[in-house]
Amino acid sequence: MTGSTESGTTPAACCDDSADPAPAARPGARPDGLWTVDEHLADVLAAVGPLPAIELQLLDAQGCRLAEDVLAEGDLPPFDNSSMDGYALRTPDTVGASAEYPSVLAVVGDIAAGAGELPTVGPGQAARIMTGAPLPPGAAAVAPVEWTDGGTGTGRAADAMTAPVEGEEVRVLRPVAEGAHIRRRGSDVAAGSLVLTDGTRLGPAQLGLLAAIGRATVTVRPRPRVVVLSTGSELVQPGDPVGPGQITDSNSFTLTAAALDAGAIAYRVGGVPDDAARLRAVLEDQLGRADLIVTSGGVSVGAYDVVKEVFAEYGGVDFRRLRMQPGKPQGFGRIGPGAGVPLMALPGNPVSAYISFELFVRPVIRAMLGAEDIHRPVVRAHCPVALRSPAGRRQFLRGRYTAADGLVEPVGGAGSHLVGALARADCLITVPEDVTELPAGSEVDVVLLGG
Ligand SMILES: Nc1nc2c(c(=O)[nH]1)N[C@H]1C(S)=C(S)[C@@H](COP(=O)(O)OP(=O)(O)OC[C@H]3O[C@@H](n4cnc5c(N)ncnc54)[C@H](O)[C@@H]3O)O[C@H]1N2
Ligand code: MOO
Repeated sequence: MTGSTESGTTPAACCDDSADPAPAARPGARPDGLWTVDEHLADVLAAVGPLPAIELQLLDAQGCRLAEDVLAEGDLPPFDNSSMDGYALRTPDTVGASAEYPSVLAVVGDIAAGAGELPTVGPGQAARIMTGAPLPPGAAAVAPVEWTDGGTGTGRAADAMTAPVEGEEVRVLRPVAEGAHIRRRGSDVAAGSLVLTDGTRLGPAQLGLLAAIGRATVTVRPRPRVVVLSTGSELVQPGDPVGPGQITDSNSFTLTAAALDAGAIAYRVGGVPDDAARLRAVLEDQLGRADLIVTSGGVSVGAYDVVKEVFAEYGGVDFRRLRMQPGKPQGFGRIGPGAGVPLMALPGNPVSAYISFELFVRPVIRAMLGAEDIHRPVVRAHCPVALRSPAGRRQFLRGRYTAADGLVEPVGGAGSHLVGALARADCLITVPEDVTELPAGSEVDVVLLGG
């Protein structure tokens, strides 16, 4: 694989456009051989769209967007019921009731939540009723147990229901208004009403509502299945011994976690060595379960980069250089039979891989999900430190943003190997292509990474 010559401390010196080859002769190639960030983003987004809708069990649909309008078949609540533990009664029986002169009512039944058979409450009568239990015929209100003596015969306000007693009488200590403590049928959701619209993201409350209206399955845009693989013979897996010249594969973890964070189902495939046959075999294996394949490494100009060679065999994968730093070399296209599976080949340097993911892969995943908010939020902030940036490149420096005072500070240098600083950053500071120096205090665009 290629070795980057960056120092990590001198942003302006790390990307020398003179190293870029002559303009490519293929269709669509830019006169200077470089695409802008916006052109590349537009191209990758043009190649994907929301995945076809499928029907899923509710919990499998968490985080997905609805692909249907959902109507309620029945009412919610499905029947008039009590919002309090207490006594269902007829309100005229409580007119003028007080602690001194309570209304004394005969208790004719005990209604628990889920009760099927209900007593009829006549004049001078009440029924014990629990929260959520159906209102019995004849009753027009519920007195919470605290408004009664709870059937104890003491005449003192009770603080809880006690066990039912044969021949119980209850003393009601104040008047109860018509409809008090009753949750009316259909007052939450009316039968036939539109409860969730196409495109709504299904979080806990929406899934709960679907369950409440009796839906066991729902039609959604599924979460894309993203296969993440790292390439490079120098890679060993975390925990394995690291031999001379070897490094631990961190990209597959960063990118798999980022894919999950973006809303995908992500499968991490560990490092694949620079061996065309092995890479081919892994890709063939993964094609069947992937909606998107994301690779890292092997997209630059190194002598052992089999990635380009193998992707070239599939045809349809374009390798290009972008006017950005880090993340200059990028590949994308489709591989495999039929329409193929979208593939995004990111540079191997860990920071380049992650920033490329945030700028290009995340929006692709979000577009596949059918999300409207496909991009990270961008805010303006003042940077108290002077910045340098290579000419002709949009630079993305790692930073920490303080919303309260609208300030952003760079973290670490510009080197695309600086994973320590990356882990302390919460945003990317953008320096435009035509700017090489920004004085301290300048206002900059800041991409908020979230979490
Ligand atoms: N002569 C040139 N050399 C390089 C150029 C160039 O234009 N001309 N571009 C540089 C830039 S910019 C980048 S970015 C890298 C991209 O190179 P590759 O995509 O081919 O990546 P590799 O060579 O495979 O690796 C680069 C670097 O990253 C480390 N790496 C790779 N995979 C992982 C991983 N899974 N986890 C952690 N670290 C990884 C690898 O060991 C290298 O140090 O090319 C520059 N060179
Ligand atoms: O800086 Mo490279 O452009 O390290 O991705």
